[in-house]
This record gives sequence, C-alpha cells and structure tokens, in this order.
Amino acid sequence: MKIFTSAQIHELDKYTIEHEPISSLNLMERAAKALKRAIEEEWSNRTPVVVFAGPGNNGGDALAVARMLSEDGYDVSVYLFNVQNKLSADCLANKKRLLDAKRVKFTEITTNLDPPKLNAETLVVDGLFGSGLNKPLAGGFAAMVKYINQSPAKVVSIDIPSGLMTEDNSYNIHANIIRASLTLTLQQKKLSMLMADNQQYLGRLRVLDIRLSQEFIQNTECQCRILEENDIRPLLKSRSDFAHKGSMGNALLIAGSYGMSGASVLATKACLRTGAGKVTAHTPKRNYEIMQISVPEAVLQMDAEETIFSEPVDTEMFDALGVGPGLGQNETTAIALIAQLRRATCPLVIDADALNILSSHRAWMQQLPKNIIMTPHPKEFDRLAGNASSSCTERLMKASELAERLQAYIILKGHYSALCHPDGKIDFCSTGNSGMATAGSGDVLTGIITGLLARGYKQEDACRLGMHLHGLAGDLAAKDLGKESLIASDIIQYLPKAFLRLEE
Ligand SMILES: NC(=O)C1=CN([C@@H]2O[C@H](COP(=O)(O)OP(=O)(O)OC[C@H]3O[C@@H](n4cnc5c(N)ncnc54)[C@H](OP(=O)(O)O)[C@@H]3O)[C@@H](O)[C@H]2O)[C@@H](O)CC1
Ligand SMILES: [K+]
Repeated sequence: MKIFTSAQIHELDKYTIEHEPISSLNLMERAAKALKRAIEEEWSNRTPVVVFAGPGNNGGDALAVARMLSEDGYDVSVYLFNVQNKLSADCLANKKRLLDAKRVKFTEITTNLDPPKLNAETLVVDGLFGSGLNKPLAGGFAAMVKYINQSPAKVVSIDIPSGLMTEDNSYNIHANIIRASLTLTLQQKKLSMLMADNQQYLGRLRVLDIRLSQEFIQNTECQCRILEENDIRPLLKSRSDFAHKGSMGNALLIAGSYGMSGASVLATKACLRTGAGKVTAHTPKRNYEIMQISVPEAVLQMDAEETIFSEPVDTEMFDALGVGPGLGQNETTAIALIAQLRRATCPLVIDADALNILSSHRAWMQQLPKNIIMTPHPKEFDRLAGNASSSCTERLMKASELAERLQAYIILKGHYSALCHPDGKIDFCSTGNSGMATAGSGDVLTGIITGLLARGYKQEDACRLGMHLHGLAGDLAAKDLGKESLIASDIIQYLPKAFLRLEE
C-alpha cells in the first residue's frame, strides 16, 4: 500500500473526479456510503448519534453520513461549524440535502456553541477536519476537541482524528487532537497513522476502499509504502533441487561477550533457520561450551580473548557478516569493530552494541562502507543520531536522512518497522506485534537478515524479506501462544511456518 502525502491525496481526488469521471459530490456520496456502512456494522440504530462537522470536505462527508444514518432510523443531531461563513462547495451542497431531508436536529455554529451532552451511549461522529488540516487546532475548535475527549462517548473519526496532521505532528498540540475509538480512513493509511506516538488518537483503524483511481495510485511515485504479503512473496528465491550447503550461503556472526552468549545463540539459530548453508559464530573463548551445546549446527570460531571480541577476522570466505548482538562496548572491542567494518569484504548487518559503539565514536561513521545495514531500535537510533527526537516522525525523517548520507539501509525497529533506503524511500513492515517487544527479538532479526544476505539476497530485499519474516514468525507464534509469554526463541521456532506461509 502506497502512502501518499496530503498534497498527493488531493491530486488523487482530483484525478479520480476528472478521469472516472465522477462529480466531486458523487464521490463524496460514495465515501459517505462506505463510512455509513462501516458505522452500521458496529452500532445499531438504537445508538444516539451526534455529528460534528467542519467547514471543508471532511465536514461534507460527515453531513452526508448524518443524512444516511437518519434515513436508516438513527436519531442524529448535527453541529456544523461555520465560524468563517465559508463552507466548501460539497459541504454546502450536503448541508442543503440534509436540511431538505428534514430528519435530523441541525445546529449551525457561527460564534459560540453551548455543547450538547455526550453520555456513554452516544456515538460521536468526528468530521471536523481531515486531510485539509493545515495548522494545529486552537480556540473554539480546541475547546470542542477537549470537550469530546473528556466525555464518555465513543468517537468514530472520519478519515483521520480531527487535529491530527496527515504527516508530521512533531509540533502539534497533543491535547487538541481527537481520541477516536475507531478511525475510518479513506482509501489509504496516512503517514501519521504509522507512528507509535499517534496510536493513542486512532483507536482501531480501518481503511475503506472508495475506489479512487487505481491508475493514478499505480503510476504515482511516493516516498513511503507499506509492504504487504503480495509485495514480499515475489522476493522469495526458490531453492534449487541441486542445492548443497556450499551453495546456500556462508554466514558469519560476531556476537556475544561473556555473559551475553544468549544473543549469539539467538542470532546464530535464526540465521540457520533462514536457510543459510553454513553459519559460523565468532565468540569469546568462554562461550565455547554454551555455543556448542545450544547451536550444534554452527561452526565456532574462537576469539583470542576469553570474554570479549578483540580482533577483526578475515571475511573473504563469507558471503555475509552480522555483528553486534551482545557484543559489549569494551574499548578493545570498539577498536576491533571499526577495523572489522573497514576490512569487511562481504555485505554487512550491524546491530545492538555495534551501533552503540558507533554512537560513542560518531566520527567513525564516515568510515563505514556503503550499503551497510543497520537495525537500531528507537533508543539506539537516538544515540546514533546524537540526540533524542521530539516525535516518531522526526526520528523517522532523521533516519531517512542518515541512510541517504551514509548510503546505508536503516531499519528503525518498532510497530511498523521502517526500512530507510539510501535513495530516501521508506518501506514499512506490516507484520509483527507487541508480543515481540522482548529481549533477544532484535538479535533474531540480525540473524535472519545476515542469513538472507548470505543466501544472495540483495541488501534491500534481505531487509524487506527479513523484516517481514521476523514479524510474520512473531504473528504466527502469537496466534498459537499469545503475546504475553512470547520470547525471542519462539520467533525462531516459527520461522519455518513463516516461510511456509510465504511459499503457499
Ligand atoms: N481523499 C479523497 O479523495 C476524498 C476525500 N474526502 C474528504 O475530504 C477531506 C479533505 O477535505 P478538505 O481538503 O476540504 O479539508 P478539511 O480537512 O475538510 O479541512 C479544510 C478546511 O479546514 C480549514 N482549516 C484547516 N486547518 C484549520 C485549523 N487548524 N483551524 C481551523 N480551520 C482549519 C480550512 O480553512 P483554510 O485554511 O483553507 O482557510 C478549510 O476550510 C478528507 O479528509 C475526506 O474526509 C471525501 O469527501 C471524498 C474523497
Ligand atoms: K475527522
């Protein structure tokens, strides 16, 4: 699914009207029908409905929905905000239709509003502002939003919770944004809906297909998209019947200091489960027995040191290198790491402590080879960027800039993990769940991506497929085991099922 900006959404709207062709009023009618249907699926006509409509087309949608619900027997009260005495043409047309139908209690607000009582049985339809919002809400609108948020009523937002910007909310006023129970967004998710810090406003999110021009959608370039199963399936390479372990990729993982061997175990197992032919784990001497016993399928390469990674190793014989999980941040390790990254001859994934080391030696970042893959979680990224971001959107934009500057692939982990490409594009992952917020989950991702690189996937495909498989394995595990008890090893256990699902 492509994610368009509000300007592109406007273009899409215009293009559909001109090329389908359809009048803008009929397109609004189509959107309203879809909205009405979705509302009626959840609330019966015994639910009292209060509709708040703004002056633009979001308000127009709301007025049309009000009319349709009243035709279906709902008791509807409508409040139309027209403080500037300026309604959009389609909003005005729907106001007339609504008044002609004579079924609803209608109030037009031109100055102040004495707000209606909203109790727990009431359903509020929020059609104040949609994708045309161009500044944070203030004054009477802000007061209205606060009043709705403080009421016990359920709120369904049309297109987007009013007050929430389609893209960047870094400088928004958070108290002045509607907190919906259900958001019915039209055609596509919007960028702000993918950010963790905006989930509190959305409630449940449903996307309604209002049949906007597929031609425009397919032919229009955009910076961001959500990767779905259909985008991922074609990436999967088939295994040759003549495969042998030498032809299925030779991966190296440098992970696990003394006391953190688990990180190495998880990354190594995940790498093997991703189908790499051979996996070598480089590890300090004291982890020898743990590794041998926990992952008998791996080859061990022992560091000269007892407890830490201390010396770079030759990577010529390897097809991919993953480095960082549980590595520790000892200064000797730091020096070995940068030497390792500079001399690596194969594709690279760096994670966890390898990223933390780079954060405390930021000048080294200039020396990183191109096309490196980094997999920070938000805290790791903030350290890497040098300061915390005020919002998830700001962090995402910084990650995208860093990926361009370093010509690297950066996977910002989280709900909707985001892959920032060196060319500025961003892919969001559609799999994964909150059960995966557990220690070791990131080590598993590093192992998976290293395995895919070793198998010959290009960096961008290894990242896309790797994020998807990781999330899918987590989703399949959560389906059987629930989210509460999910641990990183479960994700590895469900990798085979995740592959099977993609091969179906
Ligand atoms: N996608 C599609 O194809 C379809 C989209 N449709 C619907 O259209 C919606 C978008 O409609 P829209 O463009 O008219 O914008 P909308 O959000 O109603 O607001 C514009 C008004 O708000 C005002 N305003 C802005 N910020 C403000 C502020 N902070 N405080 C106060 N006022 C503020 C602004 O005033 P201005 O700044 O221009 O003076 C203008 O008057 C979209 O969300 C969806 O519901 C469907 O009908 C059909 C298909
Ligand atoms: K809205």
